[in-house]
Amino acid sequence: MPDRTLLRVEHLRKVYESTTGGVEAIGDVSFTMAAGELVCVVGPSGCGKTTLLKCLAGLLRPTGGVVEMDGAPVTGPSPAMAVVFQEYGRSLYPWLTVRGNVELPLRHKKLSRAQRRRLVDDALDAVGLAHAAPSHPWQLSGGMQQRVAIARAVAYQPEVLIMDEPFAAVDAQTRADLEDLVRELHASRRMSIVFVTHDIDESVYLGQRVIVLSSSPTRVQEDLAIDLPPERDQIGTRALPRFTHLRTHVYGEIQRARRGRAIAPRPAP
Ligand SMILES: Nc1ncnc2c1ncn2[C@@H]1O[C@H](COP(=O)(O)OP(=O)(O)OP(=O)(O)O)[C@@H](O)[C@H]1O
Repeated sequence: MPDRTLLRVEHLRKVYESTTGGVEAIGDVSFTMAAGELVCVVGPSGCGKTTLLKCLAGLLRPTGGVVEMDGAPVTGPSPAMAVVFQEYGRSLYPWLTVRGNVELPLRHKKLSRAQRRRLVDDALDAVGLAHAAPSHPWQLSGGMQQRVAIARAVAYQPEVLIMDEPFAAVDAQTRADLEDLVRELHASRRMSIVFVTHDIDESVYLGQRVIVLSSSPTRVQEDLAIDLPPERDQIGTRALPRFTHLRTHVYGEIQRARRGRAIAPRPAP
């Protein structure tokens, strides 16, 4: 039986109004996502990726169209979603310990202290930071701080985890480790993940699908199934001819989008 549709985006449009006129950040974007999928979103700089994520998470009200979670319209910040941003430094509270940071959003849920403790322990364990629970964020490396932000989202048990360029600010080795952590969380917990990235290779390595957005007025230029084996590793997968083929294809699509020749469909690779 096919997985149920978890997220449905239909004819989404977002115009930012300002005193100098409107900026159409999203023109007309539609796609669906099944429960348990890992979908990456790429596109030219400024094409509206962050705006799209904010609309998905209910942090921004669309100008037109709908976002639905499990068949119900998203009209405000939804407890079914957790967001991890690039700026981990600003998303963690320096005066709280790692445990305190991970536990904080759980205080809004009706849980006993023992349940909260179990969820926090489990999430810290999942990201390899059980030993750091009593530390403060400023005592940790950038990569570890981003793991804390991910642990916080995992402990919250969202229906969808939304990630906006979460690894843009860490070094290459840490980034590779965090990519594998995301794949591991997806595989072992069947988490549904929407992952925005600038990095074409990262999108192909991580995703089951890569959605390529056009430049403004933003639409879905391509929705590409990534037919790489589900067991992926940083060396072997990236060395596959199919990986090179897919990343070259996505790169070409983004170049086409940047030149403004979006949308005209091309055959799948
Ligand atoms: N609050 C705002 N008010 C007015 N315009 C905005 C606002 N936020 C974003 N924009 C504009 O909307 C468009 C899309 O911005 P957005 O940040 O969503 O793109 P992006 O694809 O995430 O960018 P990048 O690739 O640089 O991270 C841009 O033209 C941007 O200048």
